[in-house]
Amino acid sequence: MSKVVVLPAQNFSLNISEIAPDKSISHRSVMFAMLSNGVNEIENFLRAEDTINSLEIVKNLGAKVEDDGKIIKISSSGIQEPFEILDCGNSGTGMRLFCGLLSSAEGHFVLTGDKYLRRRPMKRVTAPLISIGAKLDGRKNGDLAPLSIRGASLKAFDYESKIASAQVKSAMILAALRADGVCTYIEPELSRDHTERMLKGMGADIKVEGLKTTVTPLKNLLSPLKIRVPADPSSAFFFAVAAAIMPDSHVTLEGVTLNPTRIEAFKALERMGADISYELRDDKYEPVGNIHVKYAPLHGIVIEENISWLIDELPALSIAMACANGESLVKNAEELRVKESDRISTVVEGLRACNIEVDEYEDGYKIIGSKLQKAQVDSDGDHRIAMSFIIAGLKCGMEVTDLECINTSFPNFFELLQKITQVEFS
Ligand SMILES: O=C(O)C1=C[C@@H](OP(=O)(O)O)[C@@H](O)[C@H](O)C1
Ligand SMILES: C=C(OP(=O)(O)O)C(=O)O
Repeated sequence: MSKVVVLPAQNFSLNISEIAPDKSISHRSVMFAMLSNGVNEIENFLRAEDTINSLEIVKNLGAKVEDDGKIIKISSSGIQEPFEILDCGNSGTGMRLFCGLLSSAEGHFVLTGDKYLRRRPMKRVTAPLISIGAKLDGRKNGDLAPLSIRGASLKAFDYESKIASAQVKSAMILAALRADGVCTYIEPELSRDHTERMLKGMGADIKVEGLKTTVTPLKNLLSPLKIRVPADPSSAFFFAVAAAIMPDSHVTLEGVTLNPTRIEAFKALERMGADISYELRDDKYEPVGNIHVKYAPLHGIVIEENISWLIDELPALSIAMACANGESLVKNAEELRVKESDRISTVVEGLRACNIEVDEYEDGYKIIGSKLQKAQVDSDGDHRIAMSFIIAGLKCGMEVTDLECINTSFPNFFELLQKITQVEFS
């Protein structure tokens, strides 16, 4: 589907148990399986373009994969030099984490991606990896894909990162597992911590004290991962915003990871006035449970801290801000500019098209809440922008173009949306 016209919808009350499985955890599950000594069992793996690309890459790296459609079983006898170029598609997570994993593997590897990924900065991982002995290169002096890697011996490191990025942290932790001594990594604000939780669960010696992570290199292979991937809070959040902006609406989002580094956008929506509660159900690798979101009148807020905890949800949150009473301000979010699109520009342009007053800053925006109006919005190939403006359409109607990108993270998005609109999308 290249274009959708969304009509204003009625209030709704829904339980959603089919939110797409978590993208960050799905990528990691297949990559970390390459470091283990047995059969890894991954249930509820996200079958979307980004993570299917990671699965294809580990197959190209020699992993044995059995997939019955429910559980993916992966075993590896070490990373093999691939015959193919490794295509990460649209995924920054895929490309940056594979850099860390492959820097110490024997052989030559070429990583590429689509035209959006090939314009995103990679120096944030290639520079620290090169500084510890990795042999990496790419366009613009190692900043842009395609990237080439020749596996090398890595030196122990103490690295202090200037950006709170889980992708950089994870690439460095993966490198540290194969380095020649104990390594430390410090970040300016805590970023999502799935890598630490999952690798520790597999037996890796990783210690986290505040913003400092200490990694002892592996002496043996890790124990295999047995995981059920929880629902993705970043995907669930689109439906949270839908309930929060539609009077008399309510949604229960089932089986979502409640990892504190991932649910900050729900906390922000709560601060705006939405009625939100959390119900813990399980706790293996990650706390998992249900999130209930109920409409209540929203008011503007300031967001300036723990930005990496809600970075992917800011476009959807901007729709709630546009519907809220008063001003909202987002600061310290310059990272938005280097996602699948420049999300500061795409959010600002999209909201302005909907007749909302917005000021644009280098590191964020100010939104003056008012009545959203129907508009035509192009996603610029960015799944989060496409889904955010489709949700805005539930309020006022919307035409959104360039929708293929939704398949990168949330292939069943329209099926679930249909439960609200009662109109079939084709
Ligand atoms: O590690 C991860 O799985 C991710 C980290 C974040 O990126 P950064 O590390 O660039 O902040 C996030 O935006 C991305 O969607 C997924
Ligand atoms: C930024 C995102 O993903 P990635 O960096 O993996 O492309 C995202 O899904 O919003």
